[in-house]
Amino acid sequence: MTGEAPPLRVALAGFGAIGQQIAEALAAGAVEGVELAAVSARDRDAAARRLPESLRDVPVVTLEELEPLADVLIECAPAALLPQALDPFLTAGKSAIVLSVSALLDHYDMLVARARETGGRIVVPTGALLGLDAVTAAAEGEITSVRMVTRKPVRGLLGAPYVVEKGLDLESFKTETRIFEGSAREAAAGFPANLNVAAALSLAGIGPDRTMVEIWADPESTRNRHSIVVESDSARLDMTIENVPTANPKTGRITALSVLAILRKMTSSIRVGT
Ligand SMILES: NC(=O)C1=CN([C@@H]2O[C@H](COP(=O)(O)OP(=O)(O)OC[C@H]3O[C@@H](n4cnc5c(N)ncnc54)[C@H](OP(=O)(O)O)[C@@H]3O)[C@@H](O)[C@H]2O)C=CC1
Ligand SMILES: O=C([O-])CC(=O)C(=O)O
Repeated sequence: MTGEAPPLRVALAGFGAIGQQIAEALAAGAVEGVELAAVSARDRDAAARRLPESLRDVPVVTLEELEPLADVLIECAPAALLPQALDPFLTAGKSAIVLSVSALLDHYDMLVARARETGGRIVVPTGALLGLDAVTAAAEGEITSVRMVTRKPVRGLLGAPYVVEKGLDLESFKTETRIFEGSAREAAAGFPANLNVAAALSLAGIGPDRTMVEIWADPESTRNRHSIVVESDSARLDMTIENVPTANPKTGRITALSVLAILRKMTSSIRVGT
């Protein structure tokens, strides 16, 4: 017996900017001991054509058909599909890595209860943000405030429900303009596809109602910039990340890398960071 573990089989629920970047990295052998076992997309024929050459045999199936094929789900589909994507994996006592964190706030109690019943796990990676290791550590003591200021290029905010409801004509803005101030829960509702990072920060720290968020639309900027200040009894955290967008202007390139880093932590003999 060599003690070598079988590969961890992962399934991608969604094969857009994030899913495709993960598949390409796994095809290149980026994470030892992890293999792509199945993929789901809205247009499955088109997704099959986009699979990397060495993964052409990977099945492209419906969300419901993923679970028997994999040990771990990577959810990177539109927010509205979150319960449908997670439910089979959690019911089977498996792990689900969640990127649509805004939607997780809406279904939090139900999904966490399901995971608790079965021994399944919901894993929220740092995604397009930074510092959740330090925020979770500070939360073991007492955090008194968490504030995040997000600045995005206009095209990273177009179509958000809040922008549409308020009739904001972002493309007419000549200078950077604050368009929203409120809690992370309100930000997730108003910007479900643009501000998952605020939801993740809130779950790491003091929750979606006490985490405060400002959103600025910046016609000059080409990056998604998130600045966080946390006051706690153990440390003051003051951090900024400037994300290079993917083909999807709402999504930073580092998001998929964060998932690869989590997969490495799940399979590695050494684990660095909280
Ligand atoms: N946590 C974080 O830090 C971040 C989270 N996100 C979130 O991650 C999620 C994915 O982002 P991103 O990759 O940029 O999104 P994309 O829009 O690029 O991709 C979405 C994918 O979901 C697929 N899809 C749509 N409907 C279905 C369906 N019924 N069944 C299966 N798949 C379906 C689409 O299929 P098709 O290709 O056929 O259209 C597409 O492949 C989003 O919710 C986004 O808000 C994004 C950035 C950062
Ligand atoms: O949080 C999100 O949904 C995406 C984001 O801000 C980023 O990629 O910088």
